[in-house]
Amino acid sequence: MSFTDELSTVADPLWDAIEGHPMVERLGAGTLSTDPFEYWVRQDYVYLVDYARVFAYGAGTAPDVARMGTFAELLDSTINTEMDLHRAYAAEFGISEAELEATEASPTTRAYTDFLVRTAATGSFGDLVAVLLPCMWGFNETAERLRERGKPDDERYAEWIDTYAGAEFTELTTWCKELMDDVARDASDAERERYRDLFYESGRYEYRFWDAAWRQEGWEL
Ligand SMILES: Cc1ncc(CN)c(N)n1
Repeated sequence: MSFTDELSTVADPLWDAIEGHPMVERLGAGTLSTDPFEYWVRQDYVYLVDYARVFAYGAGTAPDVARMGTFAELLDSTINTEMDLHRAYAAEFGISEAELEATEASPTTRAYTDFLVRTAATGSFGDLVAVLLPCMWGFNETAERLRERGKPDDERYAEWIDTYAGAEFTELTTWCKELMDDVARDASDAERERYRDLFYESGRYEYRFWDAAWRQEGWEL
């Protein structure tokens, strides 16, 4: 059994919880109101800036040139392709790129991105892959599950599903799973245990990120 097969026992309850969250349920059904979605677009943009930094760390610490190259491509595609989707959504809401970038990170966004960047900066290459994997696997799995239910009429939400269940994002998820398996193959039991813990922590933040958007979480003070 591969390491990512083993991780499925940790991952599946997370993906089930995300699929059943009211924000995700409504996005899939096309009944999500604009406010939580606009909040999600803003916060996810801020998230993606730091997510791209994790790829930069990955390019810096990758053990071989091929993987350095892939991390560099991922940095480029996050900033120039994935974030284009958010810029297009924002334009529909009348929000400029500068306003998007100036969005204050919510407590959950701040905690999640700090966790990702801290792990990337201070952990091993395997630790970095372990915290990155739920970001790709979770979105891909969620979008695939929503697509199976049938595409929503609302164009914005249909596009979200098409992007994250699409061939490009699915390939990326497969690549990241294979990378995790490669890294885990040469790891000690203690390292694999740590990868599992880091994966779970990152996955829990994935759930919280949806929940924060649903609650439109802000700072009290
Ligand atoms: C919170 C979150 N997690 C993952 C992804 C997919 N890159 C995202 N856009 N946002």
